[in-house]
Amino acid sequence: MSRPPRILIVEDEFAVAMELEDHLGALGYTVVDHVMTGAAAIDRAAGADLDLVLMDVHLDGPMDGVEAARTIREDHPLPVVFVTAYSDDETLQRATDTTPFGYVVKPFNEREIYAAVEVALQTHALQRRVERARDDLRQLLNGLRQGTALTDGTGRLRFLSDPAARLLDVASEAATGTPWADLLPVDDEALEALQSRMDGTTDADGPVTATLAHDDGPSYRVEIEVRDDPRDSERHILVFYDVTEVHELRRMLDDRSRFHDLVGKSAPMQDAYEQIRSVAEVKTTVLIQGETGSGKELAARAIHDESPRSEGSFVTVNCAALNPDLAGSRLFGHRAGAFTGATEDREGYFEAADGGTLFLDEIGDVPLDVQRQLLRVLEEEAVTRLGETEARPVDVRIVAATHRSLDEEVAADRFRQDLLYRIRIARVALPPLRERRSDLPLLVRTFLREIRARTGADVDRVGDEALRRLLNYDWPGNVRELKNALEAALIRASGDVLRADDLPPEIREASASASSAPEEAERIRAALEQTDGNRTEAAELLGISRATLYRRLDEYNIE
Ligand SMILES: Nc1ncnc2c1ncn2[C@@H]1O[C@H](COP(=O)(O)OP(=O)(O)OP(=O)(O)O)[C@@H](O)[C@H]1O
Repeated sequence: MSRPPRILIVEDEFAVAMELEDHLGALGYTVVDHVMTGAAAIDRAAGADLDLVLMDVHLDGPMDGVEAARTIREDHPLPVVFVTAYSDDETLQRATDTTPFGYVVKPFNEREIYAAVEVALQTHALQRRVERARDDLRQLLNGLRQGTALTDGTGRLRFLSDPAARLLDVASEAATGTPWADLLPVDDEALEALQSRMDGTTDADGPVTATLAHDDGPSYRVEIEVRDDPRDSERHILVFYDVTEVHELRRMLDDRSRFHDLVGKSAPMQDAYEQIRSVAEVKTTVLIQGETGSGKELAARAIHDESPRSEGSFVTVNCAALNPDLAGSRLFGHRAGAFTGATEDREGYFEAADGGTLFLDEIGDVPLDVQRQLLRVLEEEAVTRLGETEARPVDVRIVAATHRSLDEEVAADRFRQDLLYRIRIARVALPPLRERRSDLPLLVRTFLREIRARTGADVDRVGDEALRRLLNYDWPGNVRELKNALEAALIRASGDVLRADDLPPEIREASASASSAPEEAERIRAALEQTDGNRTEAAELLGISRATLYRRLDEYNIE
């Protein structure tokens, strides 16, 4: 059997306290103590294992019973029953404001005391059960990955789970009572879609996809589901699914957005991928042309990796860094004693790449006499080490690259025409970054993720103004320059967002030069990429009106 309920009596008249104690004892309750002042009652409530307080409304001393009950209730979930003879209206009102569990009016009889104490104990037990259930529910909702918000019939928030508060970047408590639409930093389209689901003015009932864009914090990609509260269709439950990561991965996995290690989904890059695919199949020598930093080495690797010889080795030679006197020996190898310093036999890069691919970077910088030997090796598919007479057959696929115009080099007698024809059988042209600015948001996201993983930096996105500057700049050093600029900017940045002020000065100060139509079209594509196709946000990012954006989309035939 459970123990009898334990009661504290707070009564400054000793005789009344005794009378109460007798009644309570006769009814089977345990009177734990009897105190005479509010202060003593507060003390006692803190220490004892109590189930109920019977409190005289009028107590002698600085604190009356109403005040003492209010203080006790603030700190302890204890039911308080007031004992009163006569109370003026004001005292009665104050007592009622403390939401007491009952009154016993003097002079009392046992049945009344019994009824008041039992009702208070049962009500309290019931309240505790409800609170516990609500607590369990809250815990459950807080433990879920998705966020939950509950609105009342007027569209104000009644509840916000912790995950929802994190996504909305607000404190749950502070958000309660706020109209739901004021809390969601989403665009008008998303707001309208949510509102129409709540009003039932649309047949659509799938989740609304939106970006929660916070000025000073990370943005989240979310799917928001609107459900009617089953108890009252005027109230709604909003369920937030954070799909930021999935969204990013989907974007990354978009098979058109990268090719091997090359990143970019613009039309010029799609052309380049196609060229790489078609030359990879055959053993033909390929010349990759592109400005410095435009990804020529990555393209050479992609050709190798796509080719049937991908299992073989990929050897890179930076011809510009070859010592002119040693270039022949490095490329073709030498025999011990072939020249001063050649102390032992050594294979050259051609032999090292046997069965694989030899990437001759900056081929325009190969000295003329070595060019002659190179041509012979390419024609005969065999190398003769310096100091030897016997040629060794090699099965090497040559990929060459240059940022120079080899035609100009030929005209200036610095490059052999026959070698040019030999290496230019197939070509891959890599576009400069300024001609494919639509790839900037994707490249920026990719590099930020890489840098963050490597350095643990906090920055996870680029602010609008910073992106505008990146889109304005001409990028003479192409993707390499972009990568370096972001590295440098991240050192300066603080917080999650990279700002225009963090960028190197030449980029920060770049203004949109009078640009050609294709360049402008690329900037618009970049803005749409960044905003996931949201035209209102894209126009804002570009600093133009929506109407102008629509006109340009039409003009440039952008979907
Ligand atoms: N399309 C791209 N996607 C991802 N990274 C790129 C891309 N293009 C270039 N990079 C990066 O930029 C840097 C320079 O690339 P790479 O060395 O391939 O350029 P390059 O054209 O060979 O330069 P150079 O002419 O100066 O030798 C590298 O860090 C590379 O990873």
